[in-house]
Amino acid sequence: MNHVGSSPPASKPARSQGSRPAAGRPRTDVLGVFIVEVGAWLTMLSAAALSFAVAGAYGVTAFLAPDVMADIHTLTGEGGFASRPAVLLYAAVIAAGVAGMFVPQERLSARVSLRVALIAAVVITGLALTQLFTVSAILGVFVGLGVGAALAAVLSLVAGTRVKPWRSAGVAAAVMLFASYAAQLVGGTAGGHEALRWLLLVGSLVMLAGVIVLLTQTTDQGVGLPETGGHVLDRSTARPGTPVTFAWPCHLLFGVLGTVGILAQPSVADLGFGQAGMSVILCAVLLGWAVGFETGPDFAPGMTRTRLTSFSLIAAGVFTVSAGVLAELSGKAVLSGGVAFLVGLGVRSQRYRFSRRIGAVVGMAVATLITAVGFTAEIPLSSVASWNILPADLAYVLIGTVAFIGGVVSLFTFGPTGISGIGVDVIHAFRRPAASGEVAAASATTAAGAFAAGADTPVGAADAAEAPNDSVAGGGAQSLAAALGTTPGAAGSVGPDAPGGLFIAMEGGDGTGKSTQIHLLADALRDQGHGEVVTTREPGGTAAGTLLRSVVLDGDGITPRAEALVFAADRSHHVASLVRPIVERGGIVITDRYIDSSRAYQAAGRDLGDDEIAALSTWATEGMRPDLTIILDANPAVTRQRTTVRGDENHLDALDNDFHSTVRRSFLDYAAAAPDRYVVVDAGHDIDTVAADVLRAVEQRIAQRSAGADPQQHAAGADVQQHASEDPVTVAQPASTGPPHAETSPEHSAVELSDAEHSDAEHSNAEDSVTVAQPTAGLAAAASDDPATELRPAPGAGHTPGARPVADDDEETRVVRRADPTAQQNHPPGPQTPPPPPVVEGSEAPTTVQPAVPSTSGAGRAGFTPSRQTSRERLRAQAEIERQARERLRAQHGHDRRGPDAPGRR
Ligand SMILES: Nc1ncnc2c1ncn2[C@@H]1O[C@H](COP(=O)(O)OP(=O)(O)O)[C@@H](O)[C@H]1O
Ligand SMILES: Cc1cn([C@H]2C[C@H](O)[C@@H](COP(=O)(O)OP(=O)(O)O)O2)c(=O)[nH]c1=O
Repeated sequence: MNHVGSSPPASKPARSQGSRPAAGRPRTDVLGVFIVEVGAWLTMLSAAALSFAVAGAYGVTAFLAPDVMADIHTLTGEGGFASRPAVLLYAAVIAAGVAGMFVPQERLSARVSLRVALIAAVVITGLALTQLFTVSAILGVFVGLGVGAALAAVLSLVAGTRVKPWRSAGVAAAVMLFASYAAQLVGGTAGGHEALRWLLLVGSLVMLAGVIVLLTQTTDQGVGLPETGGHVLDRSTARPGTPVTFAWPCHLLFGVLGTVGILAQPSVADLGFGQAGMSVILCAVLLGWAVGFETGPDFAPGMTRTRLTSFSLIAAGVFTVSAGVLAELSGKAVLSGGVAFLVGLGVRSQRYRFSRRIGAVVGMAVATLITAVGFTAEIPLSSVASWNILPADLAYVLIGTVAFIGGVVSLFTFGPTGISGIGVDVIHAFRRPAASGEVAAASATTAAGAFAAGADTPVGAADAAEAPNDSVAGGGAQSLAAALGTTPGAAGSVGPDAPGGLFIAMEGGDGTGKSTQIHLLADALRDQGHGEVVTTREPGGTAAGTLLRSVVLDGDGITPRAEALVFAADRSHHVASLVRPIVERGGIVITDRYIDSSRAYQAAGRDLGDDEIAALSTWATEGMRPDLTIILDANPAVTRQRTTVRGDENHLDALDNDFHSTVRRSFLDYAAAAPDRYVVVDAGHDIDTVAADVLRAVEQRIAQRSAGADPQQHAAGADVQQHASEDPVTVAQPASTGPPHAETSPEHSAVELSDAEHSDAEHSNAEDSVTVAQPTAGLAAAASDDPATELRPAPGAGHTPGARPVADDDEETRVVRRADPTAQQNHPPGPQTPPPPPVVEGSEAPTTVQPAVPSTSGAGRAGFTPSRQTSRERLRAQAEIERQARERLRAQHGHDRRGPDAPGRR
């Protein structure tokens, strides 16, 4: 397994995991794909419209002379046009074409794909030529099948082509509009139908040409196929979206889009507008969708995204009903375009964890069925006016009503906040949420600065409180950059590659799923638009590390101390050559194991001193600590099964259950000791559930920063958080942020995303807590029960809340005060006067090293490490750490002469 992989640069769209082409596929040019898509849309639309017309006028099986086309319009206008077979055939052609989109892409090899596409394009062209001489409804279905096959084949070559289908569909609809209007100008209203046969032929030829382009531009080199689609969530100046597991309002929205799309043909036929009318509505729909989708990220920037989706659904419902009531072409077109705009807006607000095709296809199917019923009625409105309900109108009205009701329901139920905070959402809907970046930037300087920023910016910290979940979600690039506070107030201009990145460590026992999860997490973050996302591992994240890895893991292993040193050596090189440079230039690094593994395996599992192990790694990494450590926690019995199935056990994997239980307990203890920097995820669930929890934890971490409450500044953990929570700016309390039931509930915590998260309280407090992860009662108790992990506030800790530059943090963590038992006596613990720190600060920081260097900037604060030092001081402090670490190791070595077989080595 290769753990080191960097995402493409920000300019290139990120590729989703599912659509990644298999290695060895030939390179193709997207132009060919685009031409094929345009041809396919033109072919499918004209074939569907032709089948509609022929089946409605002459029946499903009729093969007619081409000159009867002119009669069709007459039949439509004068009666005798059967809408049921017409609609069914029309839907059948589209269904046959769309079916190709459901063919799993990865199944086809490039060579087979292109051959299938070529054959399909030739067959379609043949069928289109046939239609020039004998028009038929049923032939259209075969055309649809061919289009589906060709599309499936071609789309399997290039990822992302379906991301923005309105582009190719829009070109096709525009050609259709132009051609059918021209035909109607020349040949009267019936001329539109005449144009269909020619459009079908043109479409199939364009498609054939596209396939030929693909064939000629295929080479055998490279696997990095370009995408034609932009990344779906690559920018946003609005508040971030909420990760929702079941985006049912989005399905409904796409259902409505499918409805207005498919009803274009029958409704213009019902109203006798002529064939060009269908293209007018279609163009309006595609245009509306494009505009909605593109403006979605920036639209109503102060509104929570789930709310925007709900409002979009309500408005789409109203527009759809209105389109059914209005018997006038331009009005229908405008309303249909409006519906599509709302769909684009509403779905773009949410994460793409759902299939757009499913909603659209179900919407089309339902609309078709309703229309096929052929219901007509006349409802008198007044003595002079009546509402003539035609079959398509009924579909508009019924589906629109369902959408409206769904929208209202979703206002109350969709998204973690439900109805709460709606007032703020509505009032601040069109105000930009610049505050998150500003608060973060301001708070990086002083608490007072942060306070001022928060007070001035109601749509930031205050909104975070009102609608925590959307803030928590951290919608991609902006939130990370804003979170880091590196570009004050420039929320809109902050990109994924803003300086200062994120360092995430994935920890846990063997087989808990770390490798699996870091790849899923990396893909998810890339999908959100984060530019550089690198996955790596320890040991063996670098070339030198690979050698060190084999030293320590291959064979029967080495002595425990040598093992600890080699792991530290690997880590040192890993951080200096890979992790730190990437994080410093704004990337995200996710490492499979870090210092806590050494503490758990070498210190806890092997009875080496935790202090020494931690000091060694702190020295080795120059104090580089993760912004977030995710502990994947699972029963060793379960993980043992997984590693056995995986079949590449090393000598550590093979150690007994006691060892693995100790390791597991250690990880949990570390998390309990610093709940602000750890998240424990229950890894006993299925992969997707664990992945969702992991992603949520990372998003919460990003959002914590963006809200200006950087827990990294709260050095001493839970108690300090308690103090920090009194700060109105740095901490948006869950009490004020979530639904009433979620208020500071001790059972739910951002620390533990396990069973509680998967209970029926789906939108638990863990999701609701915006900026500060409250310690659970259990974890807090565990922390205080365990003297080794007892948490005390460091005097002065939390004085500089908010985002912090990575370098500053490094300085702080490099030099951490040792526990001083005498000091503790001098300052007995008590609620008012918490004792000085007995050191424990989390995983990497609990070094016992005391710097002998006098501090300048922090001199006035006894027991608190200066956050800024001159470089000379830093060097001296570091040298002192190094010296003490060596001394301790030497001293320890004198006492501990146990060999590999001694009792300490299990
Ligand atoms: N949540 C899960 N449920 C079931 N099997 C899993 C889960 N996560 C991972 N696995 C499987 O367990 C094995 C070990 O996973 P891996 O990611 O390699 O673990 P680690 O890196 O923590 O040792 C793999 O075969 C993987 O497919
Ligand atoms: C990073 C690190 C790993 N280890 C151990 C834990 C694992 O058993 C082994 C790494 O093996 P690896 O196969 O990479 O881990 P996993 O089985 O989780 O995929 O090294 C330490 O003992 N100390 C450390 O500091």
